[in-house]
Amino acid sequence: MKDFSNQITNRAESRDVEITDIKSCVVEGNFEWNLIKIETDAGVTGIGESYRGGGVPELVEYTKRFLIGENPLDVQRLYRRIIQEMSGHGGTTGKVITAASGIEIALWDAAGKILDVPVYQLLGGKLRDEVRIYCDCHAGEAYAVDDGYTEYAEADAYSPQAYADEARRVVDMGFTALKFDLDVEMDNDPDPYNGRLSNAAIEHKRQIVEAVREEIGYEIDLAFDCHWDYSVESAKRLAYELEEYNLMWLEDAVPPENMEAQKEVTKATRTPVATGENRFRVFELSDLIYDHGVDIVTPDPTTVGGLGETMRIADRAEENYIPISPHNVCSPVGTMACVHLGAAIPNFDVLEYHALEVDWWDDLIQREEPLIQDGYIEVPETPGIGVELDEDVVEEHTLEGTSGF
Ligand SMILES: O=C(O)[C@H](O)[C@@H](O)[C@H](O)[C@H](O)CO
Repeated sequence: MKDFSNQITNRAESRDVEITDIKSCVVEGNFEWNLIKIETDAGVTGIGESYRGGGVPELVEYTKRFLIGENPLDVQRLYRRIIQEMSGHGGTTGKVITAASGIEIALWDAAGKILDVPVYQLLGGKLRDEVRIYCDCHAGEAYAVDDGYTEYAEADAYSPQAYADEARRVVDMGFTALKFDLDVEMDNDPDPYNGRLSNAAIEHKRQIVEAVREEIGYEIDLAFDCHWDYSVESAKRLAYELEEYNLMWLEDAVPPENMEAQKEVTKATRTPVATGENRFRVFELSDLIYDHGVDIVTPDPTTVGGLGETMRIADRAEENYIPISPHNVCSPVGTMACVHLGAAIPNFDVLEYHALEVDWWDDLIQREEPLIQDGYIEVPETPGIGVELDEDVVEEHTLEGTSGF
C-alpha cells in the first residue's frame, strides 16, 4: 500500500505552514450552499465552496484525518491526496470530488493570503480585468421578488409574455447575457418519462424564445436550459426550431450520461449546444471536447474538482477552439473563485449568476458595493479569492438543524 503522507521536506521557513482545522457550514440560499473554511497556523483562514446538496459536510470532515498538518500551499498535491486517500471508497468521481472542489478552492484562498497575491496570479496571471456574467432568469410567479415584476396568474406564469417581461427587467439591470429554463410543465404531456416533445410543446418553446428575442433584440446573448429532459430526436427537433433565434446556446437537452447521444445532438444543429455541469474531473469531459461533441463546455468548478481541474478542462477545450462558460449556482464565495478562473483562462466566455431571487446574496460577504456591476464582476486585487464572509449573515442563514462553522 502506498503511503500518501507528506513527503516534502525542503521548504523555506516562511512558507512552512500547516493546516490546523477544516470546517464546513451549509447556508440556505436558493440552494444549500456548502461553505468551507481551512484554518492554518499562519494566522490565515482560506474559504471555499462546494456545489450544493447533501453529503459534503461529512466528506469534508473525513478529509481532516489526512489534511490536518499538511501544507496548504501544495494545492495540487493535496487535491490529489484527497482522491488517492478516498479512491478505494468511490473517491474518483461524484460527491467526493464535489467536496474536494470546495477544499481545493479554500486552499487557493489560503495560499493567496499567505503569499499576498490574488488567486488569479497563482493560476498564471490574468487575461482580463473583469469577468462577464450571465444572469440565470426564471419566468413564473414563484420568483416575484423584485420591483418591477409583473405578477401572473398561475396559468400564465410560463407564457411567452412572462419570459419576455422578465428578460426586459434583467436586461434593464445591466446584464448583457441571460439564460432561461426552457423545460416547462407542459413537457410532461402526454408522458413525463419518454423524453418525447409533442409538436405543441416545441411550438410553445419556440414562441417563448421568439417573445424574448422580440423584447430584447439580438445584441443580448441569450441561452436556454432544458435540464437533461429530452430524447435525442426531440432535442434535435427543438434545436432546429430555434436556429433562427441565434442563441448563445441550448443547454442540457439530453440526459448527461451518454456522450454519443450528446454528440449527435450537437452535430445535428447550428444552434450552439452547451453541457458539462454534471460531469466530474477532466476524464468525464475529455471525449466530448476532443470529439467536438459540445460547442461551449460548462463545467462547474465547485463540482468538477476545483480551479485546477477546471483549468485542465479549459486547456483541452482551448486546444479544440471551444469556449468555456462555468456553471455557477453558488454564493459569492464560489462565484468569486470562478471569477479568478475566468480571469486566468484564455477561452473563458461568460460566468453564470444564479441568485437573482436571493436579496441578501451580497450581504454574505463584507463589502459595500454589490459584487456584480452592470453585468460584470471586477477581478479583485486583494489576496486570495478576495472576499471575506460576514459571519453574522452566515449564521442567520445557516441551514436549520445543522451546526454551522
Ligand atoms: O444551468 C443551471 O443553472 C442549472 O442547470 C440549474 O438551473 C439547476 O437547476 C440547478 O443546478 C439544480 O440542479
